[in-house]
Amino acid sequence: MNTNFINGKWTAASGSPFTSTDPYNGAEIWSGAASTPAEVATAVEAARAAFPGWALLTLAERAERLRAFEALVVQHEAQIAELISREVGKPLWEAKTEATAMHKKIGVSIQAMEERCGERATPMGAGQSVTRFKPHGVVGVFGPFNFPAHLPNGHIVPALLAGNTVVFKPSELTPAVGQKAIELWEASGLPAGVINLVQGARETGVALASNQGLDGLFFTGSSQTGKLLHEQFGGRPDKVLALEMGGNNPLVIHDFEDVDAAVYLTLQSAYVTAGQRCVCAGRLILTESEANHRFLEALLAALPKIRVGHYTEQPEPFMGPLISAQAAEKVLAAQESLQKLGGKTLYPVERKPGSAALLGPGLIDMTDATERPDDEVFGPLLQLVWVKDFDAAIEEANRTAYGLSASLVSRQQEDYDKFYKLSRAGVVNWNQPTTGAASTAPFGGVGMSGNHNPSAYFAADYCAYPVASIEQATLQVPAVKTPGLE
Ligand SMILES: NC(=O)C1=CN([C@@H]2O[C@H](COP(=O)(O)OP(=O)(O)OC[C@H]3O[C@@H](n4cnc5c(N)ncnc54)[C@H](O)[C@@H]3O)[C@@H](O)[C@H]2O)C=CC1
Ligand SMILES: O=C(O)CCC(=O)N[C@@H](CCC(=O)O)C(=O)O
Repeated sequence: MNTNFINGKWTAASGSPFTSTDPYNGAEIWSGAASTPAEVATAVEAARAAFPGWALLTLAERAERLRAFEALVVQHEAQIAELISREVGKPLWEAKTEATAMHKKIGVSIQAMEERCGERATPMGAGQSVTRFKPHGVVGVFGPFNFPAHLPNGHIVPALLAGNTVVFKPSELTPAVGQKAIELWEASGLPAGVINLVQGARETGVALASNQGLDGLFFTGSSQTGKLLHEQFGGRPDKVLALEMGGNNPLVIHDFEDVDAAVYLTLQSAYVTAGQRCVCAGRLILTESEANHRFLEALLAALPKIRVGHYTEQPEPFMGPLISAQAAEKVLAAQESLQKLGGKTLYPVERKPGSAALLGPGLIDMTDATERPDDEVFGPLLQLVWVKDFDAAIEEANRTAYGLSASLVSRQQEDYDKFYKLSRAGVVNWNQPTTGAASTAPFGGVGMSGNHNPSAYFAADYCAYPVASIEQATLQVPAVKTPGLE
């Protein structure tokens, strides 16, 4: 099977063979081979050759070509959603929202590019000072497995719009969704070399990230990999690096009227996508109150009712399997090590019948544990901490090296004002889940969650750089000359 897309042509990759499978039942979804370092280099060269032609187009001309892609995504929305469900395991209702986000990204990115990177001119002497934005050149895009369509697309669309050319490497766990996206780009009629696809795992990633022909790298994935890339890009001020990484996100429940609403928000924060979102709440912080003890009872009553299963089941599940049986094993191992630290299991994460990758939701009380490790557990395990008051809740929320999302449940505006100001995170919400960020806002984190280059609406900022020009159509001697030059 031809799985490299380089310079507008599908060619065979000659690295190690690999496959992707339905995480629930192991059915094969995609089979191909990893791109070799030489093939990665050819892809970067193709992107370089295509760059001048693409960069010379106007923003409106590039936008028109992206609109053709948008129309194709709309046309294939149901097919894309089903492929996401098959390859990632997420329920169809959720995969549909991802496919929708993919085509909505076009309009939002055009608006963001116009607004954040629009041309500005001010008179200056006989001429004018003008600010415009230019593309970096050739950029690499790495995607994560959990949003294999929407999140790489969140780098690719603004990058192309700004005039960059792209080499994309999807997660090795989701090559089929990556390939589908590229097939649609091909069908949209993009010029050859403007977007290129290479497939593979770490080795292909290393080859792409270390290719000296790249002007930038836009990465969404784990903090471990992001940190490696940051080290690799150290001492390279000539290259732009945007890192969207993991989180260990706090949800603080302080004060509410409707206990069911507080429970619903918690389920959406901690367990959506089986806990495999960078913005999922990993920590539930409860201030001491009678209401919060009632909330906990209601939460514990809700957990057994969460439906888990294969995406084809009816009624639809809320949670599908994790991405693999190994990923499920890691969550169970994390639960066991938290128990060894003194965590009290209130509701255990357990394997469910039907699939080794299928887990139910879990809740563990870490209040009296000897240690609370600051690790991202990428699965449906929520860690509870009781604190004495609201100030202690904020302190506990900030007890992390990550800084992606944080959410507060409270009726009081002044609580939120304080929480907002003191929370160290790139997404801070009030009476809303930690998940479900808007494409019309910046999306990124601080600390180990990001390198101050947020994506979504602000992706425009890392896709182009501002250029200052002082311009005058005709050359003339100034009306007032500099002393000494009369
Ligand atoms: N902040 C954000 O916007 C988001 C962050 N994430 C984070 O992503 C993680 C889950 O995604 P994964 O796919 O497991 O992440 P990952 O870090 O394992 O992989 C991400 C990408 O990097 C590549 N890669 C891995 N090692 C590499 C290396 N040494 N050099 C170059 N490339 C390499 C992978 O093949 C993949 O394409 C979680 O930690 C999650 O929190 C996920 C979605 C959104
Ligand atoms: O990039 C955007 O357009 C908005 C960000 C977004 O969609 N975030 C999602 C998923 C990210 C993740 O956690 O993997 C969210 O906030 O739920």
